[in-house]
Amino acid sequence: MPEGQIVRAVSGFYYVRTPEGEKVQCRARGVFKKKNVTPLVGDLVRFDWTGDGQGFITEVKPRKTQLIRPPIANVEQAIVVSALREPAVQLMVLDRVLVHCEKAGLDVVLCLTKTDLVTDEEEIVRVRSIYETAGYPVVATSVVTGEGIDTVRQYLKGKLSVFAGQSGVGKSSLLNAIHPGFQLATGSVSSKIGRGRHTTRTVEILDLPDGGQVADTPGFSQLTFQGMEASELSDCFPEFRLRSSECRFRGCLHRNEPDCAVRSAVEKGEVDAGRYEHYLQFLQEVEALRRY
Ligand SMILES: Nc1nc2c(ncn2[C@@H]2O[C@H](COP(=O)(O)OP(=O)(O)OP(=O)(O)O)[C@@H](O)[C@H]2O)c(=O)[nH]1
Ligand SMILES: [Zn+2]
Repeated sequence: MPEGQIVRAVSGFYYVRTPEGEKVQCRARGVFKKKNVTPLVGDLVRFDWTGDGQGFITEVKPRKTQLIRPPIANVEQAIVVSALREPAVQLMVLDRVLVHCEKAGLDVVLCLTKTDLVTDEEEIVRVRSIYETAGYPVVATSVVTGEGIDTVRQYLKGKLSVFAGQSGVGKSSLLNAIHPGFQLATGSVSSKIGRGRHTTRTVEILDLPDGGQVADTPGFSQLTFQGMEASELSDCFPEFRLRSSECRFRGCLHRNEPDCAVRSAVEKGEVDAGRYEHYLQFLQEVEALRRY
């Protein structure tokens, strides 16, 4: 039975691309509704031809990952985008996005954009070092000077990625610089609407010329910790995860437990104190959500 990947979904139709590059317009059999499975963009599926470029999806392969908002299956990597200027870096927001990427099980590459607007090189060094120390690859980019664009291109090869980050940080601009063929609208939200950008957003997977794919919609449109456990949260900080087996207590939340390896690393300056502060705030949020 033929197989393929759902690259786009619009009102009950799934566009499935076969390894040979054919695009098949499919519907899903009712059997999925019974099984409570909704096919998602990114899903690898089997289908039956019904002729004339059309078919029926008969099976959805197990997913590697699943994002909820936007709904995409099998994303492997998040390119987390944070501007250095306009808007200024907000480390707490950035850490929040990173936690969500970790929870979804994605590889992360951090892009610090708009370096052309920064005169103080030290700031780039400072932010870069916080996140490299945490264990993330960091790329400084500018679509004006072209800095870092090719490095991001290399990271995108051979994977399905989403771009994540606040509005205006330069996600669409970066994608256009990576592959000018995308021609994504950039600029303020109002000017995007003004230019008649399609208002009903559909998720679509775009192919990169060098291999690799990106979803044309920003990942993680909601950043609450609803449904998260405290222990899960601490595991979403890779530098804590690495050290937690050295804590005296299993399940240590690295708050006031004695002999906590994470706290001791913060004191020694091996774990960034700012990230740790954000963790404590997120932990309070998680606990408050659990209480109600
Ligand atoms: N100077 C400078 N401006 C940039 C750079 N990248 C993006 N911009 C500008 O920043 C603004 C926002 O860029 P977008 O690419 O639309 O940002 P976005 O993250 O896609 O925004 P949303 O679609 O709202 O999520 C635009 O006016 C861009 O021209 C850069 O590297 N340097
Ligand atoms: Zn601990």
